Amino acid sequence: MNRISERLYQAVQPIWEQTHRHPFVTGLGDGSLSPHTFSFYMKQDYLFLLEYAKLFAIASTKAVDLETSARFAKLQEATLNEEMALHRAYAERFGISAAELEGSQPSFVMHAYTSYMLKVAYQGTLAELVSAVLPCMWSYWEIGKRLAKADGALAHPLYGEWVRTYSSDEFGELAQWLIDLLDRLAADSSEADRARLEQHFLTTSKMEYLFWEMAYREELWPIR
Ligand SMILES: Cc1ncc(C[n+]2csc(CCO)c2C)c(N)n1
Repeated sequence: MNRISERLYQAVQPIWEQTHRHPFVTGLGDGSLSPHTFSFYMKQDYLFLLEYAKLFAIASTKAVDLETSARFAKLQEATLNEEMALHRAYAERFGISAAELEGSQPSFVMHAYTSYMLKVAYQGTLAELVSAVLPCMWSYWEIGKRLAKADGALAHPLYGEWVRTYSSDEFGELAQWLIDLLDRLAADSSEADRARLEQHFLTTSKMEYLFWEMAYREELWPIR
């Protein structure tokens, strides 16, 4: 099969390499990241996940077969009740309540990134939706695997859990399922359709980078 994922992976390498070198990401690995900056990230990520979960719901309605539709429905449930619970537990350690998390002021980048994905989800095909949401999963898996190799990263008292979550086999299987799904959905696509999928993938890979940058700078909006 002609795997579009291989083409997408090649296309985003320059962006993903910059992401691996970003001080927020390297700081998670070597423990040098400030806890205040991490808690800023957690608050924005909580808002991000609330929107991201909606993408799974839309994907579930766009899927044709039972297995795919059910898997997306389950993912929505798991994001809201498991992944976000992990954030709530993390936040508690920083003295941030669940209400404070949900009431955080959305940053420009969080807003722009989720709005872009939601637009693609509402207007595009299921393949377009998956191509837009995939960098979120795939790049986290790549980051998790790389950080897991750094000395002491997995055992770090504050950031170890983050590294363990995203380098886990369980998370890898989820990312791989989404990669394989996109390959199947795009198997018979025209070049014009493939180019559109690549454009979404590139755009949200850049948004992922900008999300790290926003968190690192603790920047809500670039203008007041
Ligand atoms: C900015 C940002 N990008 C990616 C992820 C990772 N992520 C988002 S949803 C999801 C799976 C849901 O169960 C995963 C792994 C994140 N947390 N925050």
